[in-house]
Amino acid sequence: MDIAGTLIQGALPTFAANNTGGAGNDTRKNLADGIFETILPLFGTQFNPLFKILMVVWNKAGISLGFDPTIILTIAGVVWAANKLLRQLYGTLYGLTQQYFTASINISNSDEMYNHMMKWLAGQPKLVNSRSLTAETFSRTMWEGEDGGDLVTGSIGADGTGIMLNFSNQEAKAPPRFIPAFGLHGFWFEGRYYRIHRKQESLYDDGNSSGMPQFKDKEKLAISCFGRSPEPIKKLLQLAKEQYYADHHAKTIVKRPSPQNLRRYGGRHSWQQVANRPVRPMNTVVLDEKQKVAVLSDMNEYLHPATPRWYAARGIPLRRGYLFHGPPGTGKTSLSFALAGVFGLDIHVISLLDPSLTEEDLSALFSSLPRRCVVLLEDIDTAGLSRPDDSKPEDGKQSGKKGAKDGSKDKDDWSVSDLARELRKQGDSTEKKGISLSGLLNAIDGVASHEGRVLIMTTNKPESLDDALIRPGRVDMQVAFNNATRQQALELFVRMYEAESKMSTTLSQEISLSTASTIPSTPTEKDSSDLSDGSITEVEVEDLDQNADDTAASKLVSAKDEAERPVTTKELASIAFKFSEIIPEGQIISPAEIQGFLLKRKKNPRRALLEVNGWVTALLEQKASKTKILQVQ
Ligand SMILES: Nc1ncnc2c1ncn2[C@@H]1O[C@H](COP(=O)(O)OP(=O)(O)OP(=O)(O)O)[C@@H](O)[C@H]1O
Repeated sequence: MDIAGTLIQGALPTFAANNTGGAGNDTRKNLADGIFETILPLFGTQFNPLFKILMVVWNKAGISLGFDPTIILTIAGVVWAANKLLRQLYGTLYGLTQQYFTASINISNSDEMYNHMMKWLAGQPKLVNSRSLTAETFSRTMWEGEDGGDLVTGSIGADGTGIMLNFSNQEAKAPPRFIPAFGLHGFWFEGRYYRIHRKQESLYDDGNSSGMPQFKDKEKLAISCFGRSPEPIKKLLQLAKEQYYADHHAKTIVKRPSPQNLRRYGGRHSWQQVANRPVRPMNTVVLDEKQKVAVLSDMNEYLHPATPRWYAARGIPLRRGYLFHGPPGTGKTSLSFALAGVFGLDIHVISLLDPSLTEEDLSALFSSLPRRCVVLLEDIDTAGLSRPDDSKPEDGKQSGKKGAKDGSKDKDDWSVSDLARELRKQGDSTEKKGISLSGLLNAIDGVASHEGRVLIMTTNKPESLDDALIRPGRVDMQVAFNNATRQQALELFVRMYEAESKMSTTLSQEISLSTASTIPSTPTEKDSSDLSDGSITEVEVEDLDQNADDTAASKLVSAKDEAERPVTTKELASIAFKFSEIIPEGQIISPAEIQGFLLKRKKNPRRALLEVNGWVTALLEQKASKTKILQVQ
């Protein structure tokens, strides 16, 4: 008897009995009959005709094939059994390997590390070419792809005239980001095989503060590798983190309080990144040099790694506070950003005017700050003031209107909208109306407050601040900002027009009023020849007639192409000096206003000089008449 016969004999005795007749068509027929007779009773009699047809087909197939079709069945059975066995074996071996011979690290998507890893995976060609991917719309920040890169890739086009830029294409051309889909993926990296398992699970969220219990999806990433040590995975995570922050040395991360529903989770959920912008170079902030140096060295000393021990040994809380005060647009925020850039710190911005901010939130925000950071507390003078209650005027208006309209409206006449308004009013009355002074003080240096941060508070009204808020310990250094002096106007002018290659140097500071005044108003023939030594801007140079009087110079600069002719450094110094002389002494005009004026003429210093007189006159008139409408911009 053949092997198939032996195998089937055990399982189907009737069939075996019929399978003893040797080879040939009869045998195959008997065999098939045997099988069907065995399985027929298992099904109802209604299937008899069907089985009979099958039997005939089976016999015919056997005859035409020239071998017993039962062998196919037998082989299929053997393969199936072997597959089952192997799977079980594989499962057991896999389980054992996982348990004893692989190391793994899990990351939750609520952790920053998840983003680092996803960004890294999205850049891995092997994974990006995997067959199972998730595509994500990926918007770049303003600072990615600058320097005209978008013009090259074609994501920015030109309008019909070819003159104006057109951005309608930018979203269409932005490529999506591909990350591994949910499930198991494997990849080789630096000679080692890693597996990642991206999974999703639903968690029940009781909705504590929102009052809306719901299921929330959470993602997890399990990274594993062969071996008993998780060291390779740790290294991989470190690498992903380093790559994520690779360009951050040139960027300042700006964070603001997260939306209320996220803040309640506390910890790292309290803050969210809102910008990642290029570091503001310190020399772009035009301020008295002594003041700048004083703040920089004070902060540098405070941030020194040895300082915490020094403070602890003397029982002094490790906090440093700065008060930047002065009129609007004088550089308080700019200096804060520049300082954060110098020390490579993230900047956490809080506005006390944020209507969703409660005192509890403020304390929680301060206690969840990272180890070292800059906290910028804007509009500090608003602490203790109630926020405008916008429901009141509306209600007043409404009730006034209503009263006038229908006079004696009693409660029975209330419409649904009246009821909704009343409910909202009641809701509002339970809301916080502002951050009290004590709430602010408690957040800044209460027992639970964070240590190690640099706190910068800004105000336009230093006189209105409470003494308690600015006492030493809370404010350790005050920096006064003022409207622009002539020297500042000159520096702002030079910085606006100096060649980009010079930006990193302190050219604008090198040119002070004293040096500028010694520079002839226009370059001489000798000056022009000096230009070829490379110490001066690279542009083509032409002489200006140094004997020309102001009127002639005005005529000269009013000619369009002449006005757009690039300026040399010396010429720039001369124009800047003339410009600064027109800015009134007495610090009436803010640096922001000067910057605004120059920005509108940003390629044309001569035009700026030509128009500054009219602008200053109009601005002074506007300030005197306290109107907001600008006559000259
Ligand atoms: N001293 C300065 N040096 C360089 N730029 C300045 C200076 N002051 C103001 N600016 C420019 O003016 C704009 C506004 O400046 P900034 O926001 O720093 O002023 P601020 O004092 O913080 O104003 P506010 O009190 O209204 O918040 C910025 O674009 C900045 O570049």
